[in-house]
Amino acid sequence: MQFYYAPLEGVVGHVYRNAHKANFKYIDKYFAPFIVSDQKKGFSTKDLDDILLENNNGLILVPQILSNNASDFIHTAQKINQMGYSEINLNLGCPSKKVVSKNRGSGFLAHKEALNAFLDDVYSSQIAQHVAFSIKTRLGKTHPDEFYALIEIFNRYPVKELIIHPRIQTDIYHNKPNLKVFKEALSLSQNPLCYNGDIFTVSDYTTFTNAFPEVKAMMLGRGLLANPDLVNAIKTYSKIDKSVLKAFHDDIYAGYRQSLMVERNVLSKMKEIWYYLIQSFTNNETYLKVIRAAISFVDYEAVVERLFEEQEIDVHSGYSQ
Ligand SMILES: Cc1cc2nc3c(=O)[nH]c(=O)nc-3n(C[C@H](O)[C@H](O)[C@H](O)COP(=O)(O)O)c2cc1C
Repeated sequence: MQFYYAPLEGVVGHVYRNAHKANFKYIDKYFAPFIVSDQKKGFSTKDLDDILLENNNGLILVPQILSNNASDFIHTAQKINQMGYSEINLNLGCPSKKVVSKNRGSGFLAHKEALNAFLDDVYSSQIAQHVAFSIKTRLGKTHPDEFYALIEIFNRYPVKELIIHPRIQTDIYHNKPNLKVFKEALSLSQNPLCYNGDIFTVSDYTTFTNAFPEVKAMMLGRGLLANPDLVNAIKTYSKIDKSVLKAFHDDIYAGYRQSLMVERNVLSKMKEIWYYLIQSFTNNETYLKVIRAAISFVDYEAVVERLFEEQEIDVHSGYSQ
């Protein structure tokens, strides 16, 4: 199985990725959060910083573009290619209202003719000779049956990999991934498939691979945020080492202190990470409240020290909603 770290906008930027790569093994590829293609505005400094090769110390990174405009997409893809990337992912999965209302992300799935024309332009453009395009998609916007028309469209193009999160836009992250339609996708797709969705524990992984032994690639998001060593646990049944988790935390914290500097901004980033990471610890509830209430580095460091000293890794940990 190939394991990919999912794109997680606002949480997993280059500081987090580098810390992850330095402390944990077995991620075959990291996907960067989406960049909105816009020829006029170009890249924001934040977007550019996140994918600069020198900010991603030797890890394999796939930048992602959010777009419904082929000419903007091609322009952005050219710039990303010039930065040294030869694989780019198209985001057809984002369910957020702001994105969907502009017919982007999973909103684009409802406009099948336009989507086909977009892919036609992209795959027949000059840049497609230099860059392999993969696609991250949901099953549809309002009904999972939309997928049958979508897969016919995707099959017309040499998609490097079709990453399927088998929910529809209106699910956001509610309900369960639709494994019935995913199973059909496996026989219908002419392109390689990757599965994404709700693999939070070793047991989730085992159940999934027993049902789908033919799947060769899997993308993990929230499961890795809660247990950054999840892939090692899957491969070797080992429990995360508390000292390694501490080193990982310290790397992220030092990275944000260096890049963001302003106390409030650094703490807000760390609080976002703890929303998930706290689930690796026993008796974690009171600590999360104190972490969230921290308004200075001193308060923050004190509670984190206490957490690592007083609590153990929860062997049953895994992301839970
Ligand atoms: C906070 C957050 C940010 C996300 N940002 C992106 C993004 O930038 N691009 C994208 O394709 N998906 C994004 N996703 C979706 C994830 O990549 C992934 O598809 C989703 O979390 C389901 O996988 P999981 O069940 O393993 O978490 C985001 C999800 C979350 C929770």
